Amino acid sequence: MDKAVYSLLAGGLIVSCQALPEEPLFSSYIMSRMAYAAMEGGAAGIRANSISDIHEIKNTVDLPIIGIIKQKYKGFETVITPTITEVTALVSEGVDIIALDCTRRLHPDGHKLEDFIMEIRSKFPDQLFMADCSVYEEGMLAARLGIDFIGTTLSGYTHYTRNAVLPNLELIKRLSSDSGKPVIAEGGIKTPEQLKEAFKAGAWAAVVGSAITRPREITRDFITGAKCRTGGKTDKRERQSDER
Ligand SMILES: CC(=O)N[C@H](C=O)[C@@H](O)[C@H](O)[C@H](O)COP(=O)(O)O
Repeated sequence: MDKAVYSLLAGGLIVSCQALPEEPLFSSYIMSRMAYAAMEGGAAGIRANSISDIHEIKNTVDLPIIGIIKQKYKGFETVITPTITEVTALVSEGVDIIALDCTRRLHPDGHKLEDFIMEIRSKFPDQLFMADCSVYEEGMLAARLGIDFIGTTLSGYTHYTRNAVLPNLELIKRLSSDSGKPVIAEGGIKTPEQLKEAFKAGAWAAVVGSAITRPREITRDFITGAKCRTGGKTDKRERQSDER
């Protein structure tokens, strides 16, 4: 795997271009145009979900990609690249960095996190990995086990971090000073000022998603922030199909 990715991403903004099936922009084509817009705006890299989106994005922009597969398994909370199946699919597609859930929550294949990391490290020794963590201890463990990048992605999203204030600058700061790995600040960065704060806290690079690529959430933030009234919600496409 091309280690030039380190110099391409260091100090840069990585734009997360993701839309799940239940989101209005769910479309690999739209995500590829989001990535193109991000590239034109100066993004250093792209974070993307699913083989289909990643494939389309790779055909559109030539930027390092952090790839994930969000996959739910019944009865388990871990969703981001939770098993060897998703890791293998991402390796086959080819992404610069694979991000995966490195929280202490149980992984669906029954593996403890330590075993899962050891398995992927030995199966794919040249692949770069990013640990999506929610607390300091998870980041430190992932670093010790040889994960290449430590991310704060899941702070606020595990049951034991529900009350975290995002972006979690304290977590970014502690992991940056103690883990010995490049820390990627991710989660809840909404403004350029917060991005600046994340870098000041020691982040090596940072991911911004919703504030750039989720217009539904951006619209809501404007309306809530300004306390203005909301408009009517008629989905014309639904009305048209009803009329047919
Ligand atoms: C928790 C989770 O599933 N996070 C996902 C991780 O890939 C994405 O939905 C986020 O958009 C991404 O982490 C960037 O964060 P934010 O959108 O807050 O800038």
